[in-house]
Amino acid sequence: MLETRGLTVRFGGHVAVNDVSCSFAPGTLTAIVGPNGAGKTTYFNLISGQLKATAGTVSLDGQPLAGLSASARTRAGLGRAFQLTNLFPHLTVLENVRLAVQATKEGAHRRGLNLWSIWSDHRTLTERADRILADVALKAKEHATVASLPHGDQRKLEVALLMALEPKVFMFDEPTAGMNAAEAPVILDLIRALKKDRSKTILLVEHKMDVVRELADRIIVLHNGQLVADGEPAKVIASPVVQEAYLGVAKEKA
Ligand SMILES: Nc1ncnc2c1ncn2[C@@H]1O[C@H](COP(=O)(O)OP(=O)(O)OP(=O)(O)O)[C@@H](O)[C@H]1O
Repeated sequence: MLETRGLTVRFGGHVAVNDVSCSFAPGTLTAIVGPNGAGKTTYFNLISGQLKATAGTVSLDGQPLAGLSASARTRAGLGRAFQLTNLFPHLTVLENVRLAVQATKEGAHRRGLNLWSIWSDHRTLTERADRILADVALKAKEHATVASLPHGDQRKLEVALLMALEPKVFMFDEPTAGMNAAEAPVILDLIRALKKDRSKTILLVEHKMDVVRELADRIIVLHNGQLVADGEPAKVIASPVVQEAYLGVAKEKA
């Protein structure tokens, strides 16, 4: 279980995330919605460790994450898809995924120079990387360098790296942003496939309400940094606070 308690960050006089307490259970995809500037990405940054909180706590399965760097939080099981920053542009697609798979395997080097073990490790890594590339529909491009890929394929590769790390929590911040109509469904299919694994917690910041409606088991709404609604999607979308604050329905019309 991922939990934030009283999570708060101030930038000067502005409270971008204000006292947000929320728990995210495995087997649930929670969409985080709210108007521009509501604090969604900042909330993600506080959870993943890109930003230090002014107050409050983040914990995963009871382990406090407060003192941990972003990379230590990744090792603890928080997986965040980052836009392109984790990719090695001059390596091939397969090499990128193999490195990510390798990063999750502990201590292969400690077994010493055992050629059989090195060879079988290599084979296992390649097989796992192959499976992931098939899942994200990039197998045909495995020998292309990342720098030569179109934007949509680079975004798919980010998800592949995230899958390779086998996190407990998947965090997606507008995963289809900048993708064309042909590319977006591949990413959405991947998220659908991830949802089938009931041991995973998935957080999704998303502006597209059709995507939210289809994928979310639960919606939380941030507005001016505060958690203003939380619950089952149909109810949250229909609630007056969302109709007014997020969907821009005028009070007199509602
Ligand atoms: N590093 C920072 N320094 C100062 N202000 C910041 C910083 N990061 C975010 N903010 C401010 O905090 C508020 C929340 O921003 P945030 O990007 O989290 O909103 P958002 O809900 O993700 O918006 P969008 O939907 O447009 O991406 C905004 O007013 C933003 O200008």
